[in-house]
Amino acid sequence: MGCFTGGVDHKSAESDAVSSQGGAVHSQDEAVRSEDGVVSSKYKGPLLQRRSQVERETADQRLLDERGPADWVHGDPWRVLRIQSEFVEGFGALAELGPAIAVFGSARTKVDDPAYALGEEIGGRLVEAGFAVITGGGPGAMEAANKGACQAGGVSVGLNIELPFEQGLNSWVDIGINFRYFFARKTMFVKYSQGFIVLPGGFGTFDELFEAITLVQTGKITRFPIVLVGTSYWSGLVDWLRETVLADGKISPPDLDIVTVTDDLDEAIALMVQARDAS
Ligand SMILES: C/C(=C\CNc1ncnc2c1ncn2[C@@H]1O[C@H](COP(=O)(O)O)[C@@H](O)[C@H]1O)CO
Repeated sequence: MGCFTGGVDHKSAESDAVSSQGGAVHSQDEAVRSEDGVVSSKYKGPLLQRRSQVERETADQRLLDERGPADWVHGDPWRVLRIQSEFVEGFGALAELGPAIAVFGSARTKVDDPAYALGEEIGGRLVEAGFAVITGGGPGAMEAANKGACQAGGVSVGLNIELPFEQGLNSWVDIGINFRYFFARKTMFVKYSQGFIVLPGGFGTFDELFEAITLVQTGKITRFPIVLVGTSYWSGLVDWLRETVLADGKISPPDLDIVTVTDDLDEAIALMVQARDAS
């Protein structure tokens, strides 16, 4: 005992196992025990361990007994697994959703804001047209669209994002997923909706809007209507896109057609239905 005689040599290791057990041949990964039950020799795949080199601990013991430093949970390799799990959870929860439209808009829209009533109506009408409704699951315009969808008896989805301040899924969400990572969440919006309806909003709404516009412009998504509801709110942005961005050659004339600006909910819903029926 105590000396290192192990090595990676199946043949000699096997013959050793035979001699130490009175002629019995042991397959790989099999341990040789002495009469008092002590493992004196063990194969781990191609590796032979003998005497003091035999690992006595099992993988389960290591897993359950480990009390080492925990800083590795904040490292990128571990993060990759968490990111992966967000995609797995998202795909798993939404794969069988059916046709759906995402509704975006300000988290700050108050219940007495006309945009809130508009959000509720849009949620309800999308359900009547056969769509599930997906929102960011938060307050304001998101809550309004979820409420409209839920009250119309449809499927009301909320893809929430972890934020530095406490907030949860609004109570009108029937299928809710909490994401840590914006990019995983954004993939779900685009992958599981056939179009976007965008109510007045701030930076978060712009982010979602311009991501979708870019995906259509670059051909990453096709037959994907994007409707901005609220002409008085959005016309300044559209004018700037035309008069400054287009005029300066930073976009092409057809790029302006990627979005439709309207106050007419019939038109907004009809564009979503057309896109679904064409696909
Ligand atoms: C500001 C407050 C809560 C924020 N909570 C949010 N929950 C879920 N999703 C959110 C939240 N804030 C932004 N989003 C996403 O961006 C869009 C709205 O952003 P905006 O800047 O308010 O326009 C929205 O569509 C969400 O997907 C407390 O009131």
